[in-house]
Amino acid sequence: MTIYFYKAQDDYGCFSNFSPHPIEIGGQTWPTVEHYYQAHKFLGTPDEPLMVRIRQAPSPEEAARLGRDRRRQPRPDWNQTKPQLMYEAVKLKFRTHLDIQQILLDTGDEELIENSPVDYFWGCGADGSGQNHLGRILMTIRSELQPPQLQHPNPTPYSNQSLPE
Ligand SMILES: Nc1c(N[C@@H]2O[C@H](COP(=O)(O)O)[C@@H](O)[C@H]2O)[nH]c(=O)[nH]c1=O
Repeated sequence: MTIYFYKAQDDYGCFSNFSPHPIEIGGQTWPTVEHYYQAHKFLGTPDEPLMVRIRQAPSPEEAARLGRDRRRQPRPDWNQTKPQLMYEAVKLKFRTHLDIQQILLDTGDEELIENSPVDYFWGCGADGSGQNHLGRILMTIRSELQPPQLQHPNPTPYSNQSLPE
């Protein structure tokens, strides 16, 4: 059955970028993936000093508010950059925190959907037609975390193998 998530305090809230699972990158700790994502909108722009304020924001809501401030321009390549940046950050989150890694693995091959009523890129949007990139990233990471299959799917039966003379 499809698994929907959105708010960090609700079911499967650990899949939300607002969940309190810090990541460490380049010697710096980011309190949530959301802090990291919002700050990197301004990397290499005149507003780059804002990155520190976003990293130190007391909550992911505040980090998002600062990052979404329309008076500031995200980097010009942001739309091309953001999927890979999000993938790397979410992957690090689930490699760092083994308790939620297990929750992700325990979802098996169920579809994961960020049930955002407003976001048609990262989520499914109000009518379900959104691209659900966050859910897709989580499913990709889940498959990459699977232990490798030890057995070939169609092994040659032992009795049919030619034995040395
Ligand atoms: N979970 C969640 C949200 N969703 C998150 O918002 C981010 C997209 O931000 P932007 O690119 O600035 O529109 C992305 O991390 C997406 O998963 N937004 C919220 O206001 N509250 C929330 O609880």
